[in-house]
Amino acid sequence: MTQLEDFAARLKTLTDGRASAPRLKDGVMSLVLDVAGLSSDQRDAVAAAIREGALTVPGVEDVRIAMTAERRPLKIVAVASGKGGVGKSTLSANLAVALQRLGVKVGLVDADIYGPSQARLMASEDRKPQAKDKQLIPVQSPFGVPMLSMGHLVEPGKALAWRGPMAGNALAQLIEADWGDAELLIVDMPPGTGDVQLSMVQKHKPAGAVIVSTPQDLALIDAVRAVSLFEQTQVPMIGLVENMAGYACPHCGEVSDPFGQGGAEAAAGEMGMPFLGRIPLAIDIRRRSDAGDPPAAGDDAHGVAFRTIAEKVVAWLRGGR
Ligand SMILES: Nc1ncnc2c1ncn2[C@@H]1O[C@H](COP(=O)(O)OP(=O)(O)OP(=O)(O)O)[C@@H](O)[C@H]1O
Repeated sequence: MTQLEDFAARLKTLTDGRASAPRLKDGVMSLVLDVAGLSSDQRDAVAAAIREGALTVPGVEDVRIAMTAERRPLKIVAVASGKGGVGKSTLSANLAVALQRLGVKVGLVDADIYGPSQARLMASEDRKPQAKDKQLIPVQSPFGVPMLSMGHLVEPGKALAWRGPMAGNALAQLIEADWGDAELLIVDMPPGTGDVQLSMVQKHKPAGAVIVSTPQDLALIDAVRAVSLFEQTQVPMIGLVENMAGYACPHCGEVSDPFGQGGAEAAAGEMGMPFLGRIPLAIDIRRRSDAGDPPAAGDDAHGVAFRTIAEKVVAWLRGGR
């Protein structure tokens, strides 16, 4: 066996079968490395190991590694609402955590440029994203969900003066970050249905959208507006979530319904979209969200409510879309 053949055999173990047979010409060893699903650190480590090994083969003066990735495209699920304050960020964070617990490789983007809250919700306020080759590397949250938020990049309130294009560029940087082996991105959209939302949807083409609404009629009218933004841009609807549905008594757990029950479910039916579930208005949800302890990380009634919604999202995504 020549030393080149010996190295080719070692390459298999070194790269877990990801490298093509090496070729040696004029002192240059060249090979193709499949890096699909590897994080940038893993990629660099494998390439460094190949280089080190290759340079021990007599006659090799230089090594060229062409990296290819037959990547599964990263699917985006946009979480949107027609207006602010209905719990879109709370749902996005908990949906991401619940999906991660269901085994989905999921990342979270806080696209709410003007009022980012995900860093607090996901207990990652103290982390700063790094950049490599002008691409951002997401921060890790304590819940196994990599994430990026404007809250990680600028001081609170700084982005407020940004105009549309600047906000749109910042958002694109978050979405086009190095998400490693993530297969799904939950994007917590900015509230409302303006230009930033429209250009995000046109540029990044979400696989589907989840609309959040509260039970009040007014909020539902806003939800209809959010639905039409996605319809205009041919983004399919995954479904509607009713948040703050009924009030869960912190003492006895009984749920009362000051705004009546079933309004959002009926509205979803009228709009021809699935109803994904309801999350009660509960002090515990607000308290834990503020404390960076998303209920979806646990298995109590609220955790189960978020998991049920996440299961429906997974079923929708696996339905071939
Ligand atoms: N089901 C719930 N029970 C109790 N409090 C909730 C619930 N959902 C959200 N909240 C609280 O309501 C407030 C608004 O929620 P959140 O920030 O998620 O809304 P939003 O729609 O993302 O708002 P914005 O668009 O303005 O960022 C927060 O204080 C949050 O903790």
